[in-house]
Amino acid sequence: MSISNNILHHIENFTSQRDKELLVFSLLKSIREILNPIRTSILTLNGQDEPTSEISLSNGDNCEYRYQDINVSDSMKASLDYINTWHLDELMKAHDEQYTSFHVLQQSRQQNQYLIITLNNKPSRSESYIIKGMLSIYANFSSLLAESQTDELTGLMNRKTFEESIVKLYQGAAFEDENECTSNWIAIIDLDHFKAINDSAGHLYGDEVLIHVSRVLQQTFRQDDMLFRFGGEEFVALMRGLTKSKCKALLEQLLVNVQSIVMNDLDPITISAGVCEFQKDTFHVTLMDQADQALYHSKENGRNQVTFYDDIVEAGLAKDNNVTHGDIDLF
Ligand SMILES: Nc1nc2c(ncn2[C@@H]2O[C@H](COP(=O)(O)OP(=O)(O)OP(=O)(O)O)[C@@H](O)[C@H]2O)c(=O)[nH]1
Repeated sequence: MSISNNILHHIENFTSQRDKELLVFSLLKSIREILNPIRTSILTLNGQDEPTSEISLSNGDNCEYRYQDINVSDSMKASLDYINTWHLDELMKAHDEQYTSFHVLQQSRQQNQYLIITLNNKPSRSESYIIKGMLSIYANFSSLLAESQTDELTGLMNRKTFEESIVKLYQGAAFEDENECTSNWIAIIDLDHFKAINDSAGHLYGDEVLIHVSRVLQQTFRQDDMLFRFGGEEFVALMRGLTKSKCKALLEQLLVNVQSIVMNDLDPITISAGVCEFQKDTFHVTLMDQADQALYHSKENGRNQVTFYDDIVEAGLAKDNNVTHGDIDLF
């Protein structure tokens, strides 16, 4: 294939992706085909410069996703610090007859993301030029994709993205529990008496409340918890690798943080939550129904509280809801 056809092929591949992870995979794969690197990865650091994820591609087509125990060597850290100090877009380092190039993919107060490519040979000028072009296309396309996945009012991920994400959790390793003592959790979080807020203060003021609550959700949950606006005043959180008591503590902290939102002339805002454990062998519609039953319990018992589905099962208050994969069409 000629170079121009090859590039067109990569661009075609990028722009056919409708999923952020597949877009990242497509970028890593394109780079591998163009540069034949030893290793290529995308490293994400949170606002405190702690690594939160690493997606890497070495041999074969298997992408490795890491959310814990991510190794950032001192020399890598020094290179990233140098990039940030001098506001560079990229940096090339030679070491032990290898070349490592660092490229900034995203920089914000909440997170920094870098593409890191390790090569045996220094890339030629034309190869560097092609990679630069690829990264521009990637950046443009990923911001378009992010827009389509985001709820306009709150900036959280939207319901469509929730549906895509939860289906993916069944297929991929991204939500695989690495520790026997911890689990993954789904929480439905719903504002209490929100209709009364709308009725008394107006719909625009209600929107303002939704924006404040979304901010508190983002501040309270951990960097790699996934947050969605599910519908009007309903949010969903997907949490990875927590014991039940830690999950409970996180949600109880959320109750406190939401109550401390100050809005003129409004009584303290409260939320109710229902939580269930994510289990790969249980259909997601069943899981959502479990979380919903737990939420209903929170609402019926005075609101401003968190209920776990397994607790209402133990108390004999849950309905049997086991929907099988054959009963409902997958979106
Ligand atoms: N301002 C605003 N209101 C919305 C939006 N989406 C849904 N709502 C309103 O949210 C309210 C939800 O009311 P209900 O389902 O009765 O729930 P609630 O009043 O919170 O009562 P409980 O959930 O039982 O505590 C309705 O008044 C909707 O019109 C939105 O985007 N903005």
